Amino acid sequence: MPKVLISDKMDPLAAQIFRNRGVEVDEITGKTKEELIAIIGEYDGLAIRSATKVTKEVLEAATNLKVVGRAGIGVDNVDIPAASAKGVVVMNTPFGNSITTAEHAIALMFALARDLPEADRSTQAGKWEKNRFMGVEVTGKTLGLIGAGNIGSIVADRALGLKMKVVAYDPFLTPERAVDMGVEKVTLDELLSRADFITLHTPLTDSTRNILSAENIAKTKKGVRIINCARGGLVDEEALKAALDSGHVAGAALDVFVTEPAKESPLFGTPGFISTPHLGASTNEAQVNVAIQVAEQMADFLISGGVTNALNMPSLSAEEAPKLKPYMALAERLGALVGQLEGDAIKSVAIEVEGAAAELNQKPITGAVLKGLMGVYSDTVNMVNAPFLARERGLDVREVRHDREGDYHTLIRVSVTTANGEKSVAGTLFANSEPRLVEIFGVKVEADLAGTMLYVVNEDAPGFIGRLGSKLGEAGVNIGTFHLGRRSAGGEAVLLLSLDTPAGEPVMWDICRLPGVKTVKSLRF
Ligand SMILES: NC(=O)C1=CN([C@@H]2O[C@H](COP(=O)(O)OP(=O)(O)OC[C@H]3O[C@@H](n4cnc5c(N)ncnc54)[C@H](O)[C@@H]3O)[C@@H](O)[C@H]2O)C=CC1
Ligand SMILES: O=C(O)C(=O)COP(=O)(O)O
Repeated sequence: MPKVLISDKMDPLAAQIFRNRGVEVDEITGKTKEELIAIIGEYDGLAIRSATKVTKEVLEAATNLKVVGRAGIGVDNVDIPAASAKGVVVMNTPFGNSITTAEHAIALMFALARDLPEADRSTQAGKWEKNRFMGVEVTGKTLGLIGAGNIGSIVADRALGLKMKVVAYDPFLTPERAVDMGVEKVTLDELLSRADFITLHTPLTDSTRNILSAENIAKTKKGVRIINCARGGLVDEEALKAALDSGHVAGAALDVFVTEPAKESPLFGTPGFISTPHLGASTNEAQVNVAIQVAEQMADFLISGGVTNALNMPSLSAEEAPKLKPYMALAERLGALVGQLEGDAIKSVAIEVEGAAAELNQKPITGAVLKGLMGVYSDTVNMVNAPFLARERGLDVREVRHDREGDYHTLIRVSVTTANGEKSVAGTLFANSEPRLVEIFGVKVEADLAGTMLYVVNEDAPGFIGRLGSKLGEAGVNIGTFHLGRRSAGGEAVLLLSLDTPAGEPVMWDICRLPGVKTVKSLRF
């Protein structure tokens, strides 16, 4: 039975779903890094929110871990490259809390417009300072949206409903999508100079870190109000403090901080500053959504291999998975074949699909080829770390999908380039389910790639097959299947034999010494 650790506070539905799906679950929240490292080895899955930091060290100790599920959106608390290298899938729930977070940004915008927290404090202190609090209307004002993805677009929709004008800076926002959203796509500088309110909705990456730097804050309109419900680190906190103190920025509301929990900050107590403790996703509705989603996704993966919302491997829906299974088996064997034959010489790989295979999701097929290929170097390769390992080796990977009708109802071709040029192997499925090699390095050979095999290239001449069979027979090695192909009569012939037991070194040497032999290689599938 797979075992999952829920290490951050989550709606009880998550644990209930795991149990209902036959997954054992422990809920242990608030652990230190050291405490987490001490127990993580027991678990196949780790369900988190933003508090648990899934660092390289934690992953190194996670010897059984297969999946990290983030009940939420941002995964900057997970070392994804380290997880990928270890073959651990990282999933999130990309939509479950977006409405809630957008609503929090709008709530903070109103709180800034009318200085609500301070007005509340003053009133409850019995001061009744009616003349002290003079706010601004949002109607007719310009909202500058930095990041126009899921949350940003909901914020835009709500802001348009409030009769605001919305300008958006997002390098990945298409002009068509901007029109659909009813926003004006602008450059960052234009946004900074035009916005009365600025709200941030990007992930924290190298391109967004400090996007509101001192320099950029200086380019904003005097009296601007800034809201950050995305991630600490998008706004330079020191620079924001200075701009609030100087009065250039009229107000700022941060839900997120560079260091969390933010127990202290130079911003605390600054007039015009409002803060909430990373509450963006904290509503009953959002927490139910993300808890259900993360538990269902993780249980699917641990029980049936279904992959949804993974950040480091292609998705594979429950409907697609059985359809793709035989294609992935074929792809993995072709990858393993070419990897064993060409190994270190490979510089790039092209994976071509045609016929029925071209109608499927190609990413899992590519992942399976790379798994087979990289399996030559490591016993712990899986679909998650194979692309990562391929990249580490500097392999260039290309995918090609052909519309054409070929000789086979379905075909996967794996071509590799080496210093000696391009070589390829191709395979099909018999009866829609049985992987079969149909071509190896330009020679047509039909073979089932399974178990222990022997690959021999020799000069096509009478008597060779007999001599090879005798050598194996003398060594007590039984031939299971025998597949032969040749480039041309009297030219080069290719033999692929499945063996009941591996041929030992002495017999391999004997075969190498047979007249006309060019290549001999033992293969394992
Ligand atoms: N405060 C909270 O509790 C919550 C915070 N979040 C944060 O909100 C962020 C956004 O979430 P979603 O909208 O769902 O993500 P998303 O992926 O749908 O949208 C992010 C947008 O940022 C844009 N972007 C990327 N780099 C950019 C750059 N350099 N400049 C401008 N735009 C850039 C992307 O093109 C994309 O459109 C998350 O990454 C997460 O960190 C999410 C949920 C709750
Ligand atoms: O989903 C996100 O990205 C969030 O920031 C929400 O964080 P939380 O789950 O509330 O710790």
